[in-house]
Amino acid sequence: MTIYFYKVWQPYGCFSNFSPHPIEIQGTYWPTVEHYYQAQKFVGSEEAIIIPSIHAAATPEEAAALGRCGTRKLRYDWEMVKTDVMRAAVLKKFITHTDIQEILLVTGDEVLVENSPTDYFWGCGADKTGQNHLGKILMSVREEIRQLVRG
Ligand SMILES: Nc1c(N[C@@H]2O[C@H](COP(=O)(O)O)[C@@H](O)[C@H]2O)[nH]c(=O)[nH]c1=O
Repeated sequence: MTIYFYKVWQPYGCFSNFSPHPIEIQGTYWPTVEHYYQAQKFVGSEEAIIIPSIHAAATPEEAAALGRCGTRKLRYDWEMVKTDVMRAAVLKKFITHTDIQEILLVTGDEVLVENSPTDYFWGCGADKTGQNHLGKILMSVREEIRQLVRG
């Protein structure tokens, strides 16, 4: 049966990028995957000055609001790299935190879907026709960790 997730406080909330699981990437600790992902939008761009504020945001919602601010110019290659950026962060999250790694592995081969009513790229959108890239990343991370665990 397909597993739907979205908000942190709902079932499988640990699959949300807003869940409170810090990750370390290239020597920097980020409070959530969402903090890291939003900050990467500005790496090398003329708006890079915003990155410390995103890093210091008190909540992932605040980090997302800063990163989504429509007037700021994103790095030129963002559309090309965003899926790889997200995958690296999600992989790091589930390698670092073995309690939620177990929850991910126990889902077996079930299809995972981010049930966002608004996001048709990362989630499935209101009518379930979205591309579900976050769900796809979680399933591919699940497979990669399974291989690692098997050795
Ligand atoms: N989980 C979750 C959301 N979904 C997340 O939003 C991110 C996409 O951001 P952007 O590329 O800026 O549109 C991505 O991490 C996706 O999983 N959005 C929310 O407002 N609240 C939430 O609880």
